[in-house]
Amino acid sequence: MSGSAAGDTKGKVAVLGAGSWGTAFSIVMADAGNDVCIWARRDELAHAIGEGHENADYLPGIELPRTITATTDAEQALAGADVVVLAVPSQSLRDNLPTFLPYVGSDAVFVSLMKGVELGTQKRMSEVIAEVGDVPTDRIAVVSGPNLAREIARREPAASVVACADEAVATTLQQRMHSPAFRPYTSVDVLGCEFGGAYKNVVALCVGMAVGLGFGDNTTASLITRGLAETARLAMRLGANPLTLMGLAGLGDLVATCSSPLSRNRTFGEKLGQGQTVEQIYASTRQVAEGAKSCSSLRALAHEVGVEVPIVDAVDEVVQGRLTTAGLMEAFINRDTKAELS
Ligand SMILES: NC(=O)C1=CN([C@@H]2O[C@H](COP(=O)(O)OP(=O)(O)OC[C@H]3O[C@@H](n4cnc5c(N)ncnc54)[C@H](O)[C@@H]3O)[C@@H](O)[C@H]2O)C=CC1
Ligand SMILES: O=C(CO)COP(=O)(O)O
Repeated sequence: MSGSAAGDTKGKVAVLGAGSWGTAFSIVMADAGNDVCIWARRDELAHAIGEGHENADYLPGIELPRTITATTDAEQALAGADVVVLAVPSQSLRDNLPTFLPYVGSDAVFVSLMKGVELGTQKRMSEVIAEVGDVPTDRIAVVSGPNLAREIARREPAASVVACADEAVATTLQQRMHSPAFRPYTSVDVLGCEFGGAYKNVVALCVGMAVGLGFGDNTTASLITRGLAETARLAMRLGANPLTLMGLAGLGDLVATCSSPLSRNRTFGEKLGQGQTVEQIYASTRQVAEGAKSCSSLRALAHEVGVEVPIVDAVDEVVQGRLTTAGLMEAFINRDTKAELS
């Protein structure tokens, strides 16, 4: 993977997944001086991105840089790419990888943008890439932080974290993605970043439920704070650096997602709080709310390692239809009392 030289093309990046974040992150990479090719599933979307320079399905009204091309052909998207960005829904990654892997260069670095944990295996996305692709960890990075796609696409200033077990790889990627509006920090705590990203989606679902029920800022701040405590408890048990959870990929993303009406997870929760069913919500949107699936995998993982996760437990119960949103709030208040820092 090549680094940067000011003014030069930095190299080719393949972005696999043409949804909101895949497209917004393509803008970041193009603005930073990379040639970007997006892989989309549908011809009409690839054409709209490559020829019309707009992804009206996911980011309507945003004009895309001319250096972004698009295709439905994985071989074409990946030819010559030294950075391979994965931006499909987490639960579809395992099924999608075999389409891509034959065309990935042997030195290319994978960058996961995905914020979910696989159902059934409880694996993080970097673990799925390592397992299915037989890829060493020094070729797998994750990007995670307070990065709502629409704001990034509008080039509103934001920071993020690029994490890789190999710090030199993280630093090279940092140079590849540093753009006028996007400031990446490096980290070697891949696990902490991935947990921060997946967990905040579940907390945002819970906060959305509170908003949908008509509750205000005291309730949401209480849920955000206890959500962060819960995230840190589980992630630290699994080996994360606690400071990662206090950083951009933890607290930063948690605050952005739980506060923003742009968040699909918060919106999903809000609709549940207003009385819609999970089925009605799925039928009303094409976009992914990762927390609605990851609540079950995070719950299973927490139970495997014996960590108490009341918010994840309760959100999963609501999503499975076994608890009402009002019941969730009641359960939250009526849990056994304890010390805050226990
Ligand atoms: N949208 C955002 O603001 C951010 C999203 N993320 C994460 O990025 C990942 C991708 O999310 P978005 O781009 O936002 O989702 P999206 O819902 O906007 O788009 C998902 C994309 O994946 C495609 N897709 C759906 N099912 C598929 C399947 N079975 N196989 C292959 N492709 C499929 C869709 O056609 C679409 O192009 C998620 O893990 C999300 O949590 C991370 C940071 C910000
Ligand atoms: O991850 C995100 C912001 O960092 C986007 O959150 P949603 O998937 O809830 O929209």
